[in-house]
Amino acid sequence: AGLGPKPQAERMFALMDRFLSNDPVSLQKDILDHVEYTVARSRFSFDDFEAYQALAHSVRDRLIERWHDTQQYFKRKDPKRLYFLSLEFLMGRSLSNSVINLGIRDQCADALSQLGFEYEVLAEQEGDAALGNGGLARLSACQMDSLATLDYPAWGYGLRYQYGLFRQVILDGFQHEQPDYWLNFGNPWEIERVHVSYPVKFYGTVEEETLNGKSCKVWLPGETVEAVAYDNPIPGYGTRNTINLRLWAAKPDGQYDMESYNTGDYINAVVNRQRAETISCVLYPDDRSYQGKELRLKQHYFFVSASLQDIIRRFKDGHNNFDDFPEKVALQLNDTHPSLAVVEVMRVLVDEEHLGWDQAWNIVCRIFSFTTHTVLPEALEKIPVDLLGSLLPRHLQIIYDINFNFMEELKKRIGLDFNRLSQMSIVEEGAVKSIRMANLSIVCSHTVNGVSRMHSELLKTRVFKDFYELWPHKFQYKTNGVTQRRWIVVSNPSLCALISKWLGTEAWIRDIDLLIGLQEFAADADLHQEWKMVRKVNKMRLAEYIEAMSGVKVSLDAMFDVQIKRIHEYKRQLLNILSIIHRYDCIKNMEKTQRRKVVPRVCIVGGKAAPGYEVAKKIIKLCHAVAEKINNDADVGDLLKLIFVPDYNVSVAELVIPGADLSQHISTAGHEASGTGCMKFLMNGCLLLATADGSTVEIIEEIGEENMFLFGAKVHEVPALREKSSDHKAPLQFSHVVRMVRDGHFGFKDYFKSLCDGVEGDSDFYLLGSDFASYLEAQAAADKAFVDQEKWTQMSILSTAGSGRFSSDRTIEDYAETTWGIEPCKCPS
Ligand SMILES: [N-]=[N+]=N[C@]1([C@H](N)O)O[C@H](CO)[C@@H](O)[C@H](O)[C@H]1O
Repeated sequence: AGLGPKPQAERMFALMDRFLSNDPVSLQKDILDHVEYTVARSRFSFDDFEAYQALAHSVRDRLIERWHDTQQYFKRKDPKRLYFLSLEFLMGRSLSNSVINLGIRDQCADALSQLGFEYEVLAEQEGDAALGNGGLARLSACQMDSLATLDYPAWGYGLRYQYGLFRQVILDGFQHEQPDYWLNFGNPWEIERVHVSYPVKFYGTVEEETLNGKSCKVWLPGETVEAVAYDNPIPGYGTRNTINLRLWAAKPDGQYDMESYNTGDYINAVVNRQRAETISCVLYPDDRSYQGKELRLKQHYFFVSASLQDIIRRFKDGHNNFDDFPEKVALQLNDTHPSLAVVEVMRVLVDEEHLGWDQAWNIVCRIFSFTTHTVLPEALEKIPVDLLGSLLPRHLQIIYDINFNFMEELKKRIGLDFNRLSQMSIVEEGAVKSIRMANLSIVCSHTVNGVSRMHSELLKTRVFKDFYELWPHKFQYKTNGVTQRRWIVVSNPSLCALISKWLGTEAWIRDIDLLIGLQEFAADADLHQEWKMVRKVNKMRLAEYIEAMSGVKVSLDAMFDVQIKRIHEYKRQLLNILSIIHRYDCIKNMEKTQRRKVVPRVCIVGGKAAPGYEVAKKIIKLCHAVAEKINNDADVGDLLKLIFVPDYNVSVAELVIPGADLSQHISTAGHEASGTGCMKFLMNGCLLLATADGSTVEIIEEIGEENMFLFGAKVHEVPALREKSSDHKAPLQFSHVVRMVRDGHFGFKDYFKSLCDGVEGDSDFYLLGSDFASYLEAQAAADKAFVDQEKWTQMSILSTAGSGRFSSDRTIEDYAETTWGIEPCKCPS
């Protein structure tokens, strides 16, 4: 297509001044214009929310300019592009991240204050885009920010759920789920692309046909749904590059069934059509995996099919030889949720583009890379063949063909070792014949990686041992990272300013390794003074939030001890609560005099439990029951408080993390693939109390265990401890606190019985009993360290100084260089 601007383009450019200006007066004008013409409120009377909407649209206009220029530049340069396929993106709020990455936060604040509005107040008006469950989903969002900031030609593809992750409402200490209709008041950060839509097929049959003498398969679908694109511009920091997150929404396809209309069966016809929209209606709220739900499988294929149609259309708009496809396209599978993409590319290349099988297979194996986020074999996704066969009949055929060829190749390599052959097969025989999506992804991908070094070792030695022995070259690791733009600059502006002051530059925001420069000031008294002041300000903000949310007044002199993440047995929130009961019991049994030496603690716990996860829900209730007891016990007073922060999400994390003194990452070793919350706390100078699991192993290497509080069994010790857990006697303190719960000290005796049963004797699968003693020692070490605030502040500064490795910028550069083979493509500013 002619790349030159069409003739009327010159006139267009003449008409509009090149770019929107970012001075406060121009911003004011744009904001008032949007109040009048977009929000349609009189510019003389509008409230905070309407002002937020007008501001959001004004910022969006500036994103769109940069988005257009970036996409035009990519089109002109035609670089190799990365397509990041993920069913979940936990974006949170967009306003502050956008104005900071555009470098116009202060101008916006000035423009608003002259209109009588306060920036911070308007920023609070925005709801979270919670299109994901936990770490995997937030990682996708952090990686999009780094891809944009590092000028990589990349696109994110996902689903535009109408309902995001459920709202957690706590009633009498119990979690209740409320639908998150986040689009209620529209979404200024997305652009509906009515002209970008694709038909997605389901069900039906596969016919054999002959084309130019060659037989080929034709899929005759039983149902077709329309996928419509919604674009979300993702601005880079300190660059003009603004990349795209394209989310698909399901709409009824255009075909009207006139027949039913004539028969007056009108309502049914419309209702049937609406059924199509259910596909992208709701996010599945489970951080584990889903077996065998048809709607879930429909979601997987819907976003894969729409994304690949869009990607292939863009490739063909400039290329006509699919052998060039691997030079121009890298496809990243974010866990197995998008893995049907490998089958869909085979189907399109063979059935629609009429390439030979081997040619198509060669292309597939050169374009896909697969990241797994799971350690537990039982959490690996499997799709029942019956379900797949009825929903996607042609895809099942192709999977059988892929597996047949793989088994043939394997037999040549390992002979007729039926045990290994059946272990490695993509098709799992057995009661419910299923497709192993992880095996399919490994067979079809050129690279397979875990999300921390420890995780990858477990993949090589346990989870995918057979595949590693077959294809050691495929296995890499890419330790996760988080973006310092959102997790310092946006959420902790006072720390951001302090770091820039002492480093004498803001360059660390794009080049985080510069943070190491703080090491030389780690013992500097002036920095200590300012550092403590920044932390105090953030603690006050958190304390105000806690009081507003729970009515509990907490002391700023106490250590704010935080554990915020999804509720899981392997993350051991129960271990934390049992240690809080131990601390409470110790204080109660102390002489008054002794109590003076107690280091006061405010224990803050937050996280959602998957709706069907009963044990996790009981842990939330126990937390509230224990809090009820402790927080109202005058003997204890300010020495100990337990707070559960409800509806934990990205915005709550942005408030809690800067105010935390200590954060807990206490999973049973070998269970947390990486963990990314620990990285955010580290960047904000919060000290870590942790087991050596996932990414904490690499954090220890970066900052030294002397700046952390470590405890617990090491990963290689766990299997043996589990073996003899039946005759392993848990420490007295542990049995005592479990007994207190079992005896109803916090009420709900029968309701908590199973929780107690689950941590005693050989039922203690996650080793809470055997880790309890060293856990209490680590807690005592934290208390002791906290008393010496200069020591603590030095450890805090060294934590931030050593956090550079855990930026998602490093993660993305790793992927770009050693997996995707993409180069930066910087749009001229
Ligand atoms: N799904 N999944 N996996 C996780 C998280 N739960 O989302 O992915 C995260 C992102 O890779 C990991 O940090 C975390 O350890 C792992 O459990």
